[in-house]
Amino acid sequence: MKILVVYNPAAGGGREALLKRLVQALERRGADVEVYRTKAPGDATRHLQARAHQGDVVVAVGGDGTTNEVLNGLDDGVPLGIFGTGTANVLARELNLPRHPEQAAEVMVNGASLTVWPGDLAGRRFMMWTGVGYDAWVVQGTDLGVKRRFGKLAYVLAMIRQLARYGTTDYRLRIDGRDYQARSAIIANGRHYGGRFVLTRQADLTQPTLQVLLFNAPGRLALLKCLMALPFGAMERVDGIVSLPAREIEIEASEQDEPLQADGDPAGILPARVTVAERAVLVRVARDSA
Ligand SMILES: Nc1ncnc2c1ncn2[C@@H]1O[C@H](COP(=O)(O)OP(=O)(O)OP(=O)(O)O)[C@@H](O)[C@H]1O
Repeated sequence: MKILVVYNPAAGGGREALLKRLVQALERRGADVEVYRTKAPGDATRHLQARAHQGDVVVAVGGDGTTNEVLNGLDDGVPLGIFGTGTANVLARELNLPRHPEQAAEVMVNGASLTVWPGDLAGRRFMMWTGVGYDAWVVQGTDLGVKRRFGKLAYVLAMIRQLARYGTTDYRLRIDGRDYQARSAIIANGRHYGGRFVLTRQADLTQPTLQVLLFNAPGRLALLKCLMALPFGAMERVDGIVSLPAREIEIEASEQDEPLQADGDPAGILPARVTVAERAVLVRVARDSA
């Protein structure tokens, strides 16, 4: 079995020792392993697209951003393995993937392939979410130096800083042909968000649908209340939040240059169209979770 490991040395501040243990564990299981170290943002996608052969499994070693870049370069039908060495690794949690290199290698070599439907944001696929407004500002405003040194604390600081901006932009969303307004929106493909928290119980990676959360909380205090409900998995029940399933979403903003985020990284500016991707991908998971 040929396994191509795509390793992001910048994710989670670098995890060389874990990478080495994963490669050894894969080789012990008879895999022929090649490691590609990414050199810059976007490199994982470019490298994969330029290769004639990607092997039997491509493994993303990094965080959600790395997995997103690998997903966008992956050939049809090649299963994706995920080993979370990033800051939050939300997708790895969603799929209940092992954190230990030995168990992770077992999943990649002898696990099952789960069919997952990614989302599509203007021709680029995403696994977990895309978002506008507060959600995108937090991603845009996260200090990469602080993230490298202090991990998730960088997100918390950005969340506090961006609160003041909430309500300054209105978003118009056309969701499966119906018009909505919001002050912020998250389009979820998976259930988790910001680590171990459950954002929505309605999302399901294995179904070709998305779940849209519209935030119409009237002010910053109301937004704060929504955020405080997140660790309890109760955000959808807070006043001012509308949660609805969708397959096609068009988004516009009242202001210019409004950013989007996708899988926790900046992903261009509005307007944008979001759909379910045309093709599913296979993701390696433990036999009992498939
Ligand atoms: N060699 C590199 N140097 C600097 N940045 C890189 C390199 N290779 C990839 N990147 C970028 O690193 C960014 C962060 O990666 P990733 O999201 O995987 O890790 P993380 O932010 O630590 O984790 P998480 O998203 O799970 O919180 C990605 O946007 C990716 O484009």
